[in-house]
Amino acid sequence: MFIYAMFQQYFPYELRGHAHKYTQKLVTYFYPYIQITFHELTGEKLKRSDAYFAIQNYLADHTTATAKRLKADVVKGSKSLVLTMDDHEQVMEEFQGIKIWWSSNKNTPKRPSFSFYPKTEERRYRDAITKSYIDKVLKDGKAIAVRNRERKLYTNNPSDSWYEYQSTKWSHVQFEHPANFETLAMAENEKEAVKNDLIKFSKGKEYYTKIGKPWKRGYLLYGPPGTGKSTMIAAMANLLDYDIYDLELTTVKDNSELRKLLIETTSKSIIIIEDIDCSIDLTGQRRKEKKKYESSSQRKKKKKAKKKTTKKGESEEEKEGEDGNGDEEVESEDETESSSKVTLSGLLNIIDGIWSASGGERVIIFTTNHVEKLDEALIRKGRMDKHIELSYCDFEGFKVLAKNYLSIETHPLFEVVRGLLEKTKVSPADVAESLMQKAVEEDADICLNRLIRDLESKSAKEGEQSKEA
Ligand SMILES: Nc1ncnc2c1ncn2[C@@H]1O[C@H](COP(=O)(O)OP(=O)(O)OP(=O)(O)O)[C@@H](O)[C@H]1O
Repeated sequence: MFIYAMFQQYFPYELRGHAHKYTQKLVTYFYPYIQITFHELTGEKLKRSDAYFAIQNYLADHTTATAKRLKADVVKGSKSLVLTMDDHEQVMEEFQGIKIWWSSNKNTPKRPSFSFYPKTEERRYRDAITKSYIDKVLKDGKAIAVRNRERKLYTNNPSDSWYEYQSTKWSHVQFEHPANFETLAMAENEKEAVKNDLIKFSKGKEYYTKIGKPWKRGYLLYGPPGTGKSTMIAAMANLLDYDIYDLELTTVKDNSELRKLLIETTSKSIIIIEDIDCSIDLTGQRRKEKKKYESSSQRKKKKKAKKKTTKKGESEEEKEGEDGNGDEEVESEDETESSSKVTLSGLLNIIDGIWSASGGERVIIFTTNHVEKLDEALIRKGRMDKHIELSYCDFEGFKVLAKNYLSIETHPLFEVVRGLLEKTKVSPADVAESLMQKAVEEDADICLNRLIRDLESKSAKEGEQSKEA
């Protein structure tokens, strides 16, 4: 790949109107130009390097023909979004008064690269291309790649179906969830705060480098079922243009498998562990509860089985009883109970360790319906940077849903709904279900009346329950 930089002063723009043959002749023999190779431009020899792909994206975006083929390639299902320029295909543009002419040739052109330009002047132009111009091209090229790429939703496969010779740890489908922050029923100021936090994070590469911290951010989304935790994650992925890795911890056998899975995740991704409290026996508290309810015969049986295994297991078990509630305890306890379990400390070490080393931007999200069950070590600030509560539907949330589902912003029945929402705990999912048009002839009146009926019956039930209590 070559880039020819021609100087505006000597090669007026109008000349481009001339026949191609003639122009080429002029360029070659009479006009000062410099020829820069890919290596000089990017400092890289490897053709299929990141810089190479960024340049290809940039050029693809600048030629309709290439862009068309790029599209065709994507439609055909090719994995690569990048298409190399054809031999002799050219892209021209102007940068700081320098006419730049990209061309792709398999072989180095036979004609020599020479210029009649004074050496110092030539250096100045060459510097403009190899510094400012290429920086812009690489930056734009990377942004174009992000814009064009097909986003993916990954789920982890059980390790029995992993094969060494190919990447089979994750399966993916195209991620096409339509959720966005505008259609999310949540207090406006909270939505803005989450959006700003995400945007600040995604633009924070230099900041994270400066403060010496890995470029990652952890969110804990908590709230009752149907309050929009999954919807918010989809909205986050759409806002950032990230892939999603939906990590099902219950199928991960141990910490080492978890490590292998997480190492394969790519940059610009959101890793989700949903219902963290149910996915795995993570908290010291819960484990103690479990022990309390074990019958004495069950405990004896377990002890016998452990004695048969190793001496090490036995001593760990004894230590367990004396110890406090720290991470260490959690791991050793898990390991003695079963050697094929992901532990809390394992999970935390991987989050802190691997990602710190891998450099790319990553968001990790835990969701739970029971925040009170989670271990302090998991949710402390620094690990989970932001805790976001998604709650029952209030009037503000209802208005968003009414706009989404019925395309209305006001209605005489809104005040009735407001009154009912103030005394009833109902999830946005339930409100959405009542508001959804079930038949073509259903209008806003019908749907709002159905919601009112549903809210009244829910409120009556809650009243009865509290009387009984
Ligand atoms: N806050 C919300 N804004 C808009 N729609 C919502 C909201 N909450 C729920 N919904 C609607 O309800 C459906 C279910 O919500 P969602 O799966 O996001 O809830 P969740 O909190 O993740 O539930 P769970 O804890 O059961 O997984 C969504 O598909 C969406 O249509």
